[in-house]
Amino acid sequence: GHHCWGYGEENGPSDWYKDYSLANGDRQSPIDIQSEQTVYNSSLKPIWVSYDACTSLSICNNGHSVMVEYEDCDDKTVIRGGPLEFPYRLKQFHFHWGGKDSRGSEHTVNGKSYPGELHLVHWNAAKYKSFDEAASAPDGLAVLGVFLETGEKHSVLHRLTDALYMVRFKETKAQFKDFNPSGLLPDCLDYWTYRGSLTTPPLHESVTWLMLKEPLYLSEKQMEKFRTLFFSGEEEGLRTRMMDNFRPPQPLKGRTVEASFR
Ligand SMILES: CCc1cc2c(cc1OS(N)(=O)=O)CC[C@@H]1[C@@H]2CC[C@]2(C)[C@@H](O)CC[C@@H]12
Ligand SMILES: [Zn+2]
Repeated sequence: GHHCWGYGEENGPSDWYKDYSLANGDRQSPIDIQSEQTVYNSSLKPIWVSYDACTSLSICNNGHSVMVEYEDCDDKTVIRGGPLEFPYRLKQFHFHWGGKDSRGSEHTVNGKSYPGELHLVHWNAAKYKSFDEAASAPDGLAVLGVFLETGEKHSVLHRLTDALYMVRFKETKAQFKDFNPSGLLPDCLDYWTYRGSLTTPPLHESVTWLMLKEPLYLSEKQMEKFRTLFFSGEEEGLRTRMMDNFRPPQPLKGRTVEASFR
């Protein structure tokens, strides 16, 4: 529309319904995961991550988040298993974070917010011809979500946080090769899964969410580096720092959240 959606006072999550009617849909994300209400499903398979042959291309600031994009022309970088009937191809990963550690994640657990959340985005190339086509199909996307928690410095993530200075402003992009995101995953791949949506407009209800129970730990200094990014472009006068780029939890509307673990 004339004014783009964002996370500010005038264009934030509570306004998105005006331009995007799916905002009040039946399978919106994120959600609050109430662990006592989740259903253990013993037939859920483990998540199988095959990222070893991945080809990362670039890191970019798209004005809403910082994203690393992958070559997705074949099935060399996929996740399989879990509730998924097909392999899903890695397309990109990006983050959501807060202005301080008490907030920043999109999903919450028993009402608890984490300082941030990593989304590893995959698409169903077995059924759909392109990411864009898959992004509006009910079984088109699978997002592996990992909470960020402050603690020890994360050595694999350090290469990314050290590259953020290259993409401080909206629409900036830099080369970012040979980054294998499996190094960002915790040892334990226990997960919750439910059917949901994109967490930003156009809010397509096309995502099978796989939220890991175990967080990724990073240092406060690494967290602070995310907060040095800007929503705005270099040419814009008003420089608004990129933070609090998260949508709050949405109504469950009768959905069941399944757990891969007891
Ligand atoms: C799931 C990751 C993802 C994909 C997309 C968005 C946002 C996303 O992050 S999130 N937090 O996982 O939901 C917003 C822009 C969307 C894009 C999916 C593809 C499009 C819908 C394009 O067709 C046009 C706008 C695009
Ligand atoms: Zn996201």
